[in-house]
Amino acid sequence: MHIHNLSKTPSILNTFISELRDKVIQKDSMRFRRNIERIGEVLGYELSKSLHFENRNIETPLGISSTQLYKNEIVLCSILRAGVPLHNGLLNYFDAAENAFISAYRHHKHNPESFEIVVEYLACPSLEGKTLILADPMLATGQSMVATFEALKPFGTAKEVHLVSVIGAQKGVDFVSQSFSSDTHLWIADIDDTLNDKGYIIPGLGDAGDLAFGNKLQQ
Ligand SMILES: O=P(O)(O)OC[C@H]1O[C@H](OP(=O)(O)OP(=O)(O)O)[C@H](O)[C@@H]1O
Ligand SMILES: O=c1cc[nH]c(=O)[nH]1
Ligand SMILES: [Mg+2]
Repeated sequence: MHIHNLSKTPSILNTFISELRDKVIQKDSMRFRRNIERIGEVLGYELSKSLHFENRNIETPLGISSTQLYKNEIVLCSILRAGVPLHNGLLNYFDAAENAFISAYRHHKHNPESFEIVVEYLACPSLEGKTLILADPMLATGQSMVATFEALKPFGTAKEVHLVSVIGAQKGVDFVSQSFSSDTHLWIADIDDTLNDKGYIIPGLGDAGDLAFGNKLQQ
């Protein structure tokens, strides 16, 4: 897997990430969602450099401008709920993309430490020969990414796969590296060292879905 950890090069992205992490600033849910969206825009811009380009002539009112435009057919898929603001950020840039949504949540069957990933809702166009961008802001154990990719398989084989995430735990990054093919790209804003026994990223930022959209009752 090609891992692009954008925090390795300090940039304005660090400002957005630190606001997501900051326990006071993150309480402003509108700013929290907007920061995830802004990070989606930055990650989308970086990802765009790896797309395939072709020469195109654009007619201006005064002449012809020759340029290179990407030719990939993009399907943007995000994992509900926390994926929604990241999806919006990516879609701001890849505005011609087709869209897919999939739900994945942790179901704690026996105790808070053990869970399985339940995939329920899935709406997806054909993926055959297309460029799939699979987005989820948190890559903790990596199980949601792997389970959703598995659930997308009946929709066709994408030619290229890009995973987009905001904060990952090293363990989850290692898990997706082993589970996806070696030509998959991971675009991630930062990677933390630790995962606690409840599967939360440490230091991380807390629960991204709750911070973006409010607490939910456990079912
Ligand atoms: O890498 P994993 O260990 O699978 O964990 C990551 C998942 O956990 C979070 O979702 P959550 O279950 O909290 O659902 P939510 O988006 O509805 O809050 C997050 O948005 C990812 O989907
Ligand atoms: O740290 C984590 C792990 C999973 N999901 C989150 O929202 N945060
Ligand atoms: Mg959550």
